[in-house]
Amino acid sequence: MKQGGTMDRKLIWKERCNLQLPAAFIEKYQHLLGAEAPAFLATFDQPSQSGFRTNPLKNGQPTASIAAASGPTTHVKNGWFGKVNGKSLDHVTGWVYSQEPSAMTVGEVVAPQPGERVLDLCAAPGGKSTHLLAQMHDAGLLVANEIFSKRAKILAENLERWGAKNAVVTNEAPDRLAPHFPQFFDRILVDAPCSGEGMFRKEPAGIEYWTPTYPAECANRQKKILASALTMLKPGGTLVYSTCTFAPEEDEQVIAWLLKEYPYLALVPIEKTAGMDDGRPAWADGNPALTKTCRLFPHHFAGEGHFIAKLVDQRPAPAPKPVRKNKKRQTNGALRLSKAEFALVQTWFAQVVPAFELERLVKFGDQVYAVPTALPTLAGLAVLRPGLHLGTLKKRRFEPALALALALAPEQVTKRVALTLEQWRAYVHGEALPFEAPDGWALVVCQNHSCGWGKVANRILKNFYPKGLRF
Ligand SMILES: C[S@@+](CC[C@H](N)C(=O)[O-])C[C@H]1O[C@@H](n2cnc3c(N)ncnc32)[C@H](O)[C@@H]1O
Repeated sequence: MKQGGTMDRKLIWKERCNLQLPAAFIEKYQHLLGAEAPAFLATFDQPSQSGFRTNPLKNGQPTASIAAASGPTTHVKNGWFGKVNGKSLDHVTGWVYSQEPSAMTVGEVVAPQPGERVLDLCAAPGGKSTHLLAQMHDAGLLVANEIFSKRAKILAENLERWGAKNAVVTNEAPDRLAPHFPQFFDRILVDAPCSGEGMFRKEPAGIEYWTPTYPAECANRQKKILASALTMLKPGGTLVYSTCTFAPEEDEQVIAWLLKEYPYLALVPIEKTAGMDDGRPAWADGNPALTKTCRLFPHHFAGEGHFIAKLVDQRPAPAPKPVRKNKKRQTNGALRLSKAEFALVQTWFAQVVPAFELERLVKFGDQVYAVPTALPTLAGLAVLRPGLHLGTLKKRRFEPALALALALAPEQVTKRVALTLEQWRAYVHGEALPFEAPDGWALVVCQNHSCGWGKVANRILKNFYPKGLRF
């Protein structure tokens, strides 16, 4: 399909606005919503909402994206209505993350604090993970897990762009992850795989999977995921469950089940802003506490369909355990660097990023990472990212990673080269650029955005932007 032509835009509009909803779906919501049903069903003929969040972990505001936005969201601090260009400087350097306005509400409800241990159990592609990390000021530990390896890779890339330092990406089924983190996390988000009814406008392909029994099948899977999640929650901890479906089987009914199966859990009221609905007890077992959950309906709220519940584990929190100095734990199943390897890394940092604290370094093959303090051993788990990727050990030299560049503010780096937007486009395309600068490694910067690494030699900036990401 051609990009941007009038014909093509009309086509997309038609596809979006003439969604063929299954008759059983329409009947179900006519029955559940009664007088509200026409307004609800009419939203499927309206365009979906787009939004993005800005990244408070970066060293400035993404002014170009904000200038193109249609306005700020009132329910999320760094949220905006509008679309982000996936090839823009703001997006490629992680100064913004595309996320529709309802999905942003989930991170606000989780509200993690700096220093906490947080698990995002169904995390790809990373919308909620990036939001959680921003709220934590990237301090503490975020474990972002995804069951499918391709999606886990995208999650790792998105966290890398976001500039994450204290985020770990694992690629496990929840029941395989659980034994590694018994009663470990202060907060857990289960943004569950669901029937996706709330996303039909945005992703109409999802309609094809829908059958009248599909929500109940999804609910069975959601209950299994929640059972694993709860073994990882600290007594006193907080669990947030969210879906992007309207189906009561996957929303209120799953929460009613949780409250019966785990009597030590209690619902926490979600603070609602204009357009947010209470959960509907009558769609489950009638428990009035279910009004504390939150429903986002597109006929009331400027966003796609979502459901959110926040629960607290009411058992007394255990006394904090003293941190034990245990060398084995610190290495997290990876190898420690030899003295010679550490010296290589140290020499490079002393020259280029002198204030960087070189602590808890490990290597996976020839790749060097700085792992978060609070991380227990990851031995036996599929790990895509055990922490901040610092770079690669080469023969007698160290080569810095893109992730490191994206986690640094320009002023932290001794040598920088400032590119124009046009030069940046050539850089991300993989070109070497003529450049008047002292020889050696330099952080590539454009409009104060850290973009990657280059090495100047004989007035040429050699390009170290990863080949697989060039465009
Ligand atoms: C709603 S999406 C998560 C979106 C993500 N939290 C975000 O904000 O970008 C649900 C995720 O659950 C994953 N998933 C599918 N089946 C699963 C299962 N049985 N256990 C755990 N996760 C599963 C999907 O691959 C998907 O990435």
